[in-house]
Amino acid sequence: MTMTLLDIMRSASVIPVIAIDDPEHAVPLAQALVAGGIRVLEVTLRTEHGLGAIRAMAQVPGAIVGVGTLTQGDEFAAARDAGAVFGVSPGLTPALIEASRKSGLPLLPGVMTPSEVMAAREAGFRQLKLFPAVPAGGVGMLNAIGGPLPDVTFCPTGGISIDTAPQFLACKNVACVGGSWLTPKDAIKAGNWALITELARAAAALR
Ligand SMILES: O=C(O)C(=O)C[C@H](O)[C@H](O)COP(=O)(O)O
Repeated sequence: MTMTLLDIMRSASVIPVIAIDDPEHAVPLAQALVAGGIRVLEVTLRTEHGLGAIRAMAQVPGAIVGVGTLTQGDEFAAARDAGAVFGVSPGLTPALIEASRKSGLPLLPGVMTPSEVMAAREAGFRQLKLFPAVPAGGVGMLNAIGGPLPDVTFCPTGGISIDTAPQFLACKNVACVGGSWLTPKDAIKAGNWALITELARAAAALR
């Protein structure tokens, strides 16, 4: 059965935001996160290895792989073909709306103001990423938006840590949070997969 974007968000407490610098790291990193109970993985197109990493990680049993940092329409079909089952963008533009429809890749678009939330709703999006979450106002902002705009569900991302994630997850309109703290660059570089599994376990236990 195909998972909806909301199913995917609800099955994750934390979505790790991943940047792959070395293609060799993709599979062991995904395995380490899944072993710790973190299955929904956002692989960004921030590095040239993004698409290749999606292709490799999508084969890891238990992993639900999405593509992050979508900023251009032509990236959607390529990511879908590589095995991504959802996409995340820091924002939302007409080209991204069109590409999401055409490719069939469900999109979690980024917003940071009430007008952006309303524009995204008008375009048919009910699951949104509050980005950058902490600079945008964090938990206070999410609660304030939930008053007039209660029918949207957020994945706040940007500036969240293991210590602050619980406050976000306690918000009525938050399904999961995103963050890069599960995948520290030095641990990846050192191949310290045990540390990453430990970080994943702690994050998975938040809910
Ligand atoms: O690459 C993207 O598409 C982004 O939207 C940015 C990431 O979501 C944040 O960089 C993660 O935030 P931190 O957990 O504060 O590191």
